[in-house]
Amino acid sequence: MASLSPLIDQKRRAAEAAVAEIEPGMLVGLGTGSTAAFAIAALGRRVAGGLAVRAVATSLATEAAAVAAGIAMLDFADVAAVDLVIDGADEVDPALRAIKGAGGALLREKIVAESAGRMLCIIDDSKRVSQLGRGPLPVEVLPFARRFVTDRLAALGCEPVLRVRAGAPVLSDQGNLLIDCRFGPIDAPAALADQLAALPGVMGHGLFLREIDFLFCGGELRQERDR
Ligand SMILES: O=C[C@H](O)[C@H](O)[C@H](O)COP(=O)(O)O
Repeated sequence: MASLSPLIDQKRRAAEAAVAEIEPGMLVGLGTGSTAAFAIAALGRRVAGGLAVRAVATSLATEAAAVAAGIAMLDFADVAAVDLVIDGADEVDPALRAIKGAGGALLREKIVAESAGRMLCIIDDSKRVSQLGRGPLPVEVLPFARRFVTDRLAALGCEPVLRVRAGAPVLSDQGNLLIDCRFGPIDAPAALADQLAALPGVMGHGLFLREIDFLFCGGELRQERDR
């Protein structure tokens, strides 16, 4: 797997560049996934060096990693807003619209992103796409509504596949199912987001169309959203 190492290095450099934006006293949202893990490690080093910040996690896995890194954590249930959130993505298009959720944390990630003054997205080059839909769009579904929602998702034009690991459905941190929807190229992501949000039983979806403010790819700030 030697060919993967440049991308892993890009993740690390993107994460470190984003963590350099954190200022003393900030309340920081910590994303989930392999790229966010580099950010947690980098923030842990800054905290060990004396930086006073507090953070909230977008998943139980991130919470555990952040505590292990020595970062002071708050329960997001007690928090209305964070100063910034640093998180990865599965796909990002030129307008900084993204698909997230391959790690199953999309719902908490979207809530924390919505609460954030700024969202810093950290990726490697492999995540840049000309159009969203190269891979599946994760949808979080209430188990009670599994069959109903699966049929409605198919009617929207995708191939819905229940996420399974070792023969059992993968559950989100909330105990919900994850359905990965292959739409192919998504021509109208905002309309699709509205359709998904209107489906009872859909608890969240991985389209992040307006949350990202800054994109770090590798060690550089590559792009700031036009507002
Ligand atoms: O649910 C998972 C998240 O949306 C991740 O941020 C996303 O899948 C990117 O993860 P990674 O940095 O491991 O590619």
